[in-house]
Amino acid sequence: MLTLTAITHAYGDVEVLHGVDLTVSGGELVALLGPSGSGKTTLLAIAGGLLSPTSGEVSTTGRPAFVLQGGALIPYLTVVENLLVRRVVAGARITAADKARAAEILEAVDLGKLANRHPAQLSGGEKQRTCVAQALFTGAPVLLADEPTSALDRDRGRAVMELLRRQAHEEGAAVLIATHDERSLDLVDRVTRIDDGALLMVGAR
Ligand SMILES: Nc1ncnc2c1ncn2[C@@H]1O[C@H](COP(=O)(O)OP(=O)(O)OP(=O)(O)O)[C@@H](O)[C@H]1O
Repeated sequence: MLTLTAITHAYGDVEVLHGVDLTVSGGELVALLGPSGSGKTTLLAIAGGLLSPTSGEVSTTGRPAFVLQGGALIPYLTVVENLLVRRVVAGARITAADKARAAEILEAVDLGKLANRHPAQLSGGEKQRTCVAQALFTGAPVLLADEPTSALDRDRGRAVMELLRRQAHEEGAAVLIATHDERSLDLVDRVTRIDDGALLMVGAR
């Protein structure tokens, strides 16, 4: 569950979010739509604790996992190591079960054959899918994704959306994605529109 209450945010003197209320329940995939500059990335960063709001409250069950725009892969690790390193960052040891799960997720995002490549040897779309796989691998109860399908063609974009949807529906994660991409909106449970820092419409698809 992710709850944002009366969130405002200003960069210097310029307020870009003007009191946003948004709840994403566990088991729900919600799309945040809005034109460039409307505040989507800012809202996601606040939801994920990367940025403090100027005012308002953020409440999440557990630590959110992020799929970042452009990705944040470690260049000297392979694709599969980029997943497994999340366990190390979380202070755990890598087990055989972790390796099996990483392999399964990479198969699901169609990267099974590329597991031992380094990020520099991937296309933009393959990097994007690696970032999605990383976030899925964390098993976090709240998943935030900034433009997760932006570098992908229609079919790959849908495949990524289907994975995010499955994470919500089968694993009970609360999943919030910021997107310009209206091609896969039939897969989301709910659409929220933001324009000029305020939510315009929240409702069923
Ligand atoms: N670090 C910053 N300092 C000052 N202004 C910023 C900063 N980051 C973003 N902004 C401004 O805040 C507003 C919202 O930006 P944000 O990146 O949240 O929008 P967005 O909806 O995610 O846009 P896009 O779809 O283009 O990624 C924009 O007007 C942007 O110029």
